Amino acid sequence: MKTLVVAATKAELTFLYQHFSLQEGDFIEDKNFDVLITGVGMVATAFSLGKHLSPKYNLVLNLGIAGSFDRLVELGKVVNITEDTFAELGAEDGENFIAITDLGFGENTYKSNSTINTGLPKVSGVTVNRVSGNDKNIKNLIKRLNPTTESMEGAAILYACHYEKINCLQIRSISNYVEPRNKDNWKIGLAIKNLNDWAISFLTDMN
Ligand SMILES: O=C(O)c1cccc(C(=O)CC[C@H]2O[C@@H](n3cnc4c(=O)[nH]cnc43)[C@H](O)[C@@H]2O)c1
Repeated sequence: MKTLVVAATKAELTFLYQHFSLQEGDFIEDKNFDVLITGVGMVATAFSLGKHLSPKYNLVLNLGIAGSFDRLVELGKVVNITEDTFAELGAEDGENFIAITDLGFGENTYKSNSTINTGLPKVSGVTVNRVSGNDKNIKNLIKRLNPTTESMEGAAILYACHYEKINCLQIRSISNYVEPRNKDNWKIGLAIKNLNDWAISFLTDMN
């Protein structure tokens, strides 16, 4: 049995590639774990997992950066997102939003089923197609779902693992606050470094 490490971009795993001397490519099979680079967003992630997820894996480790709605979470902090919601799945009804659950078309929230103790704070997140950058939309999201994090892939990975009955961890490092877009405020380098430090130590200890 093996672990599948899943990330949207190779840049988010820069130091992991270096540390384990991984080959180039978007799907790398190594001795103790495989690495899958899916591309950004839910569709790319679902397509890529559809091609590579299989029962030979007993753990999917989703690694990435994320935005935080909570200003008390410092930039660069690594968190364990144990619950994630497809925030846009539903229907607009004037100023209101009807979630897919209320429309009767299934679930929008998926949980991490892993019992592994990561030593990281557990938070809940939302997954979106469009990075939130509008004050009104951000307030509505907080009021409706009270998430800590926002990403563009998380819930899709938990979804696939739920239906394939494979344990899943979603570990992300906070690169920015969810706010009207200002890339100058993002701490991508710090977030990637902290994320990779955690992942290298986790994958080393696991084997
Ligand atoms: O600009 C760069 O140097 C750079 C390097 C590595 C990765 C990126 C990305 O933009 C990765 C996109 C990735 O980030 C997640 N993310 C981060 N913050 C947010 C957010 O506030 N809302 C939604 N998603 C966020 C997302 O999962 C993307 O896959 C850039």
